[in-house]
Amino acid sequence: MDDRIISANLMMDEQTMEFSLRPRYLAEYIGQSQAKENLKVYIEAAKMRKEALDHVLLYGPPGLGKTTLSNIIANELGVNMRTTSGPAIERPGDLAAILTNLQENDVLFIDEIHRLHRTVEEVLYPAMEDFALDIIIGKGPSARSVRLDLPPFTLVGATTRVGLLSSPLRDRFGVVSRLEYYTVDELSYIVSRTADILQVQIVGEASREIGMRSRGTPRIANRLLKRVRDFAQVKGDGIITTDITRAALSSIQVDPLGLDEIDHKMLRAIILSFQGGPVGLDTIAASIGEESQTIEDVYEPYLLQIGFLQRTPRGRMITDAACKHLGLPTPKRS
Ligand SMILES: Nc1ncnc2c1ncn2[C@@H]1O[C@H](COP(=O)(O)OP(=O)(O)OP(=O)(O)O)[C@@H](O)[C@H]1O
Repeated sequence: MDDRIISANLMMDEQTMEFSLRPRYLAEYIGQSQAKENLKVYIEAAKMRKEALDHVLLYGPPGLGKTTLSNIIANELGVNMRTTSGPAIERPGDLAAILTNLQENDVLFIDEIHRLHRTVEEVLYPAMEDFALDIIIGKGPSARSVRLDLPPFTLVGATTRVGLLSSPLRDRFGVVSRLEYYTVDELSYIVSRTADILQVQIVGEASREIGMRSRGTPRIANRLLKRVRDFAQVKGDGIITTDITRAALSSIQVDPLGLDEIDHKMLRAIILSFQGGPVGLDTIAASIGEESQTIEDVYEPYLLQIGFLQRTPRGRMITDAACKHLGLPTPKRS
């Protein structure tokens, strides 16, 4: 058989599986109770008025369920969702093509909305505010602007860096929701739910162990569960027990708090090479060979959340708790 066909099929399977793991309605969406309760009211009200829901901005660290929530919003409203991302829309014309193809009250999901080009962003302002598209026809002195009406729609923007959004764009969202890290209970529940969908048996304590090591993030919880399932299948009888879970997670270097090799490298570098800080993010990144942006978006938020790092005007500083966790003495500060 053709290799390409096999890999295309495998990709389909992964995608279909990812799709089926996603909760489809608010009632199935675990956690984020504040955001969820408010959205429920806004969705209900929009449906009663038969209007498009106001534009929604979702922000927070990666993997917390922004795409999932946007899908749910469209489902609950009973409309279609079109998906794109900030960097994928290169020219104003690309956005115009997407907007003119929307149907009444549809949801347009723009991931990484902080990465929209400025010229594209300007097309979005009248589209969001007046459901209109201003098109320039011609060039030079004879150029003129023509206004096209668009169907009413809901823009759902997602970002990990809300601070990078320009204020005219941010101000045009009627609903702004910050997604929070999940609790261990919520993550354990997500793990059990996913295990059910994947038809694999898992003991309660093992779900909790995975929940504890998932850095507050459902995407990580689902990923760890799939890896542990591999170990259970090959090294055990397919049932995910606590022992198999602990052994598997230690084999893939995920420690009891969910920190991985890169977290460890980063914390050790701050302690051992920079006397505990303060040290700038770029310096840390260079010393461990990672990109500053990855550290800032993916690693640092969780380390700040669990109190292992502090952000000061002069740079990042290690805390006693982090040194204790790594079994290293706290550096003496001069
Ligand atoms: N509240 C939740 N309940 C159950 N499963 C969830 C929940 N939130 C997210 N998930 C699961 O976690 C995975 C990641 O979610 P999703 O892709 O929506 O994250 P995201 O925040 O949009 O990430 P990114 O912004 O990086 O795209 C999905 O597979 C989804 O099934």
